Amino acid sequence: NLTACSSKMHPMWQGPLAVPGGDRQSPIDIVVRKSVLDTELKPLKTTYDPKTCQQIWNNGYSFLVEYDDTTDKNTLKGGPLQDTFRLCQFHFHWGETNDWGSEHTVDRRLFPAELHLVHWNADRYSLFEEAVMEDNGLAVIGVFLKVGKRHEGLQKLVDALPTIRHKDSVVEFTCFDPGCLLPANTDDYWTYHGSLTTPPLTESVTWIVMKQHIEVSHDQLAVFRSLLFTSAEEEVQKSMVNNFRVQQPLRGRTVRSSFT
Ligand SMILES: NS(=O)(=O)c1ccc(NC(=O)NCCCCO)cc1
Ligand SMILES: [Zn+2]
Repeated sequence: NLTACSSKMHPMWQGPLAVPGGDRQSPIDIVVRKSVLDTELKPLKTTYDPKTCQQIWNNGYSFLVEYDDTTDKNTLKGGPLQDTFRLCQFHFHWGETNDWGSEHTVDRRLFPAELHLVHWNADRYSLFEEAVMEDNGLAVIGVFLKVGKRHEGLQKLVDALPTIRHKDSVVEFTCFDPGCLLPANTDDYWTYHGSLTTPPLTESVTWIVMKQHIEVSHDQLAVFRSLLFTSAEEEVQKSMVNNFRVQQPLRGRTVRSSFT
């Protein structure tokens, strides 16, 4: 496996190299031996209702599965969080080969892809758009993907991808339980304060990165790569691959772990 220094990045993903005043940017390399055990960290509590799944769409960066976040049907509590957060969407980042694709790394180890479950603080704000600007506005669960056995729960999502190949295509997508994408063990995680990894790169995210990965098949991941960055009208079609941001400086931040 290549280390995280591989320069094969889609240029747009470098984003602005330095966000003005950005000292808590994401993603980062998680140096395991430098993470600090925090015994106050609680187990994560997730409650998701598959019936609140609404649509899946290609936003030109990734594909998003969006949920109705107007009620407290899909919540994330516990872990490092003081408040109740609501799931608004999940999406992935991946590479053009299985050698790289994740945004976070663990001791420089790259994974072929990474899942992000995006939640906003519904105790303090009334909309995602408000929360995205605030220090403790968002909580994103990161889950690494490894290539191995087929993920049965993922297949329904994989089967929908060819219908949203181009940027801005949307299809109705219902009855999907995002909980099926979490690893068996959600008690072991790293957590740190960071940012969105795509514009607006706002520093409003409590990151919760799972230690245990999930497995998907080579073929399932290949379907991710059949998506396009470009809209149907554009003459030159570009494969949606390498949609990850380069690692950002830690700037003195501490990564806490919920386990030894
Ligand atoms: N990769 S990441 O850090 O998890 C991430 C998550 C959300 C966003 N932005 C986002 O969801 N914007 C959507 C705004 C409309 C809300 O419905 C950007 C990056
Ligand atoms: Zn993401």
